[in-house]
Amino acid sequence: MKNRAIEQANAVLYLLERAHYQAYIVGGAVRNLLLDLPIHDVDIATSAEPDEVMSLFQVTFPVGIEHGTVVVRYDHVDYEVTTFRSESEYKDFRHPEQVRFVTSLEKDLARRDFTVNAIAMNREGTLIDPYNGQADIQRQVLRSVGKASERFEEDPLRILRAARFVAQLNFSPDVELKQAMQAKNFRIRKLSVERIYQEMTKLLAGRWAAKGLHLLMATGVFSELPLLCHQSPKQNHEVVKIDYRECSSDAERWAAFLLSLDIKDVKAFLKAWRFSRKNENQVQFLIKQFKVFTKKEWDAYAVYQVGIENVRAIERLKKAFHLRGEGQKQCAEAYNERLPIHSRKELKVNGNDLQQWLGRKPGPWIQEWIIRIEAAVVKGQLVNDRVAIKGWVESCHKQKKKF
Ligand SMILES: Nc1ccn([C@@H]2O[C@H](COP(=O)(O)OP(=O)(O)OP(=O)(O)O)[C@@H](O)[C@H]2O)c(=O)n1
Repeated sequence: MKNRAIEQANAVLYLLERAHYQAYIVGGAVRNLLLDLPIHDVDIATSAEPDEVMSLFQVTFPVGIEHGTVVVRYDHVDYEVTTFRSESEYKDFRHPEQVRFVTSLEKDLARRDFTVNAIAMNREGTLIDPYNGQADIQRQVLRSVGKASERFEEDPLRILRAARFVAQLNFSPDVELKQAMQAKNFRIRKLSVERIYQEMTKLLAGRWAAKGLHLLMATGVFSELPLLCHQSPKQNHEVVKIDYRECSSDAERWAAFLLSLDIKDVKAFLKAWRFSRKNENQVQFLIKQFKVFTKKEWDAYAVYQVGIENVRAIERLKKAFHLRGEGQKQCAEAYNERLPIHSRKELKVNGNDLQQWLGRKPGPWIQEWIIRIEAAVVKGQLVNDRVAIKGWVESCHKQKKKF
């Protein structure tokens, strides 16, 4: 199995081994390699302790040294290198309270969440798989390492991670895992909103998002999510009907999610879930425009005002809701192509011109005139040409024309 990211990481394993430490590639990289999925980052587990790792490599960052993790930058790539550890208690469910370094890889693998994430690979490509993760990959089954309820007690984020892996990998949870999700669903109240948001964002981006959401509902986890406990089960069920694959950004997926739940106070939801200001604005904008343009058709001015990128996003959202066909999108694209201007900056006149022509002092009236001119140009009632616009402005002014 040749893979460039793994080959590059093997150079780091080699340097650790040369210094007489054990070193393995672990976690998501091995899982994705076996599933033939893209590898984003490679995590390494080693018998070397953090200070030993730091002395071996030139560029290191002690990002999680208290948990035994050092980021090693090697050949322009960053690796999380973590000392073999076993942990039991998770303080505030964010980080393990008692990190104990251990000498064996097997003990390190025993602390991991799911069997598919508990496979290690050495530099020769030999897999160390004490929990039969490969067999679970074959069967497409998500199973915990050891007792699921204990794994969830240690870190309730794993409850959401389970649904996220179902959404990303199209796996099914085994009976014990599903039962433990149900039994421990209330534990997710202890998680920080930021962690929940991150995990749910990954879930919604999964190819089988609806399957992951379905699992959250079937196990009662969904209504434990922040601000979702008062939703009616019928309304909740709408979220699984959405085809999130039609969406092409996190903002679109979140907009689809919130629209399907018919959340009344979207702003309060976005604030409580700690969306960044940028994402908050984008999601709110999409929700607002989606509601308008499922009732109204596109015209040139609407396309101009919303912007073609957002028009496309709204049309994707409509598809996610199984609404209307390609027609509306094609109309909007045609309007966009014919638009005489695509932004106010392209107008051939500005505020100074208006002041001169009308002999007036600056004030809010300038903005009002610019909007009128812009609308007339976009709607094709006026040519974007200084002389034409001047004539139009003067004649409107003379007639004291109200707009
Ligand atoms: N709550 C958690 C988080 C992580 N892990 C272990 O740490 C590894 C790395 O975690 P992380 O990078 O968060 O996730 P990945 O499984 O690598 O998946 P992805 O990178 O796709 O998020 C996991 O594979 C798993 O073995 C765990 O046991 N419990």
